[in-house]
Amino acid sequence: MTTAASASNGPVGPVDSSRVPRYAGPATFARLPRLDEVGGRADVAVVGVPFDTGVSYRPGARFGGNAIREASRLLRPYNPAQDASPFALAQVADAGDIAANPFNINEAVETVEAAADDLLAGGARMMTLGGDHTIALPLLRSVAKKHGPVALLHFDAHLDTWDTYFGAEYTHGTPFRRAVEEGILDTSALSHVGTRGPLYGKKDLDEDEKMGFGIVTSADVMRRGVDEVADQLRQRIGDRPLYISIDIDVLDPAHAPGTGTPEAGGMTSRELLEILRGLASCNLVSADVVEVAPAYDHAEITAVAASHTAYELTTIMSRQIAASRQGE
Ligand SMILES: N=C(N)NCCCC(=O)O
Ligand SMILES: [Zn+2]
Ligand SMILES: [Zn+2]
Repeated sequence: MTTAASASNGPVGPVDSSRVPRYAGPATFARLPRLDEVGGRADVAVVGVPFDTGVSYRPGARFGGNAIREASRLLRPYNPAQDASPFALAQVADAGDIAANPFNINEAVETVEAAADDLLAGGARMMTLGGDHTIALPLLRSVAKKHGPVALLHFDAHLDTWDTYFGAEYTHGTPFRRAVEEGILDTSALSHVGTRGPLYGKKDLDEDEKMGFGIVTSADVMRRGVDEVADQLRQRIGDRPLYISIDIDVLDPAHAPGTGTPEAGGMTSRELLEILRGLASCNLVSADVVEVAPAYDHAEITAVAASHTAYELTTIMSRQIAASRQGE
């Protein structure tokens, strides 16, 4: 089996789909090389976290990362929306999965943090494929160790700033409250995008606002339009180091049925991708796409949307890496 096609001196890119059918061979993200095939060094490491012990409703996001990898076989190397070939600008590689204990959330959270520390220490930015949203907490911890408190854009139907579920502190509904408590977020630049749906009470919103979050609801996106929303978010973030966390349930269930806690009235995949492209100038240090649960998916609708989402995020990171190299 032909593996990654190598360009002399440049990054090792994806398997060439004009020579090896794109449905053949192992499913790394975008058919990119594995991290060990590029000497263990990457500018952007795509990593899976097959973990879903933190969910409050339907399980299955532990299979999300591999579903996204499968759907990503169809991605092509040039991204016209950002006028960039992300896999030629920087070394992007698939770092495989973090093996988190499914029977012990606290241990799993520690494992994810330690694995993220290793990848970031090697100089990579992380593009993480979840997994449920619990994993954003250890990923943010690790990123904050490197960059200090980071700006956060959180695309989600839900706030995920609740306190506990059944007394548990680490769940998929609570990562961002923990992160604020731990001082790892820059509370002058926090925003939820795509929020909607029923809450437990008005105090959910009051507490969320006190933590420093701004909210752009999915109805706001519809009314204001993607350009205005992206402009507003860009202004709020400025040049701070930015982490983007994308719960795929930010999309309407018509665009992402394969998820654990679906809510009606969500964004389209086109809106999500366009807002991300509008953030291309931000200093994106790492990102995640979480909550893809393929058992509830149809025709890979959700996994395709998630693979394109990760592709836009990867493109932003690759462009910035190339630009900062030029500036050196
Ligand atoms: N992070 C996600 N997807 N969902 C959080 C929902 C928490 C709840 O069931 O109230
Ligand atoms: Zn959600
Ligand atoms: Zn979430």
